[in-house]
Amino acid sequence: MANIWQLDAGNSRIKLRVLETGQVTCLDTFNSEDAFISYLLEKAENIDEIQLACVWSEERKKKFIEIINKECCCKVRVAKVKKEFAGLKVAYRDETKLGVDRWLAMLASHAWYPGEVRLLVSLGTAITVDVVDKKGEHLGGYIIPGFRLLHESLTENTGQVRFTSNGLNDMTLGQSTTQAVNNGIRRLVVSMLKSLIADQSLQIDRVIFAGGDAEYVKALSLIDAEIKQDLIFEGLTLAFSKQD
Ligand SMILES: Nc1ncnc2c1ncn2[C@@H]1O[C@H](COP(=O)(O)OP(=O)(O)O)[C@@H](O)[C@H]1O
Ligand SMILES: CC(C)(COP(=O)(O)O)[C@@H](O)C(=O)NCCC(=O)O
Repeated sequence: MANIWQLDAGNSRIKLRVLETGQVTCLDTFNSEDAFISYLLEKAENIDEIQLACVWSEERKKKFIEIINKECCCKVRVAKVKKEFAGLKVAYRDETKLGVDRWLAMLASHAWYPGEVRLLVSLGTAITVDVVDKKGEHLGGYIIPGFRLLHESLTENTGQVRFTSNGLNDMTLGQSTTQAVNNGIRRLVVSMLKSLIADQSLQIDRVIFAGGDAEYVKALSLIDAEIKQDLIFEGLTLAFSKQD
């Protein structure tokens, strides 16, 4: 069976999962295309297929694929959102506008937990939430800036809000700028998640976290969520087991 490289190209980092004869043999993270390409060059001859989930601009994605094609003669398959696929129906009228990372995560969750209302929370560069109902209908979601962007937006747009990030789990009223910013941002994110979980019109059965800040937010909020960092990779496997 084939040696497959699955890539989740997010706005901060590229995540890699390698499947050899269907078994996961490597998980890695790269901070840039260059770092990934250097790694690829060492291993290129052993790869049969690359499966890509990418939320970059079309131009950046095209360049990345061109480099991969130059360095590696394997097949490159790029995941694309489908309005209805494997029992999952996307809420967006124009499904091409939905992030493929969100779609793949929903696809995996639908295969794992059919018949449950799921709240999927990706805590990456952006924080995305998506709700999928028991029948596989995507009800919609939210996109807000992630922790790093929330901090940066204050630094970049104010003259006096100067602070350092701290990884504490304090959400009490701040008594310094650093506390006010850090505790406020934590409270903002946690409040949004708790309000969704408490929303009686949704009747959420299961909460799933993923992304770079997943562990942090789980510890901070004590929300009963499971962390599934392989959602997008599993989504790729499902998408390409049925899609061309
Ligand atoms: N080692 C790390 N490198 C980069 N970001 C990290 C790291 N650890 C935690 N983070 C947090 O995770 C976020 C990126 O998460 P990630 O899931 O990789 O994002 P994306 O899928 O958008 O590339 C950052 O904004 C930051 O808040
Ligand atoms: C919202 C996102 C930026 C999240 O990406 P990430 O933070 O994981 O890098 C990505 O899913 C995206 O570009 N979505 C397109 C817009 C949409 O989903 O409506």
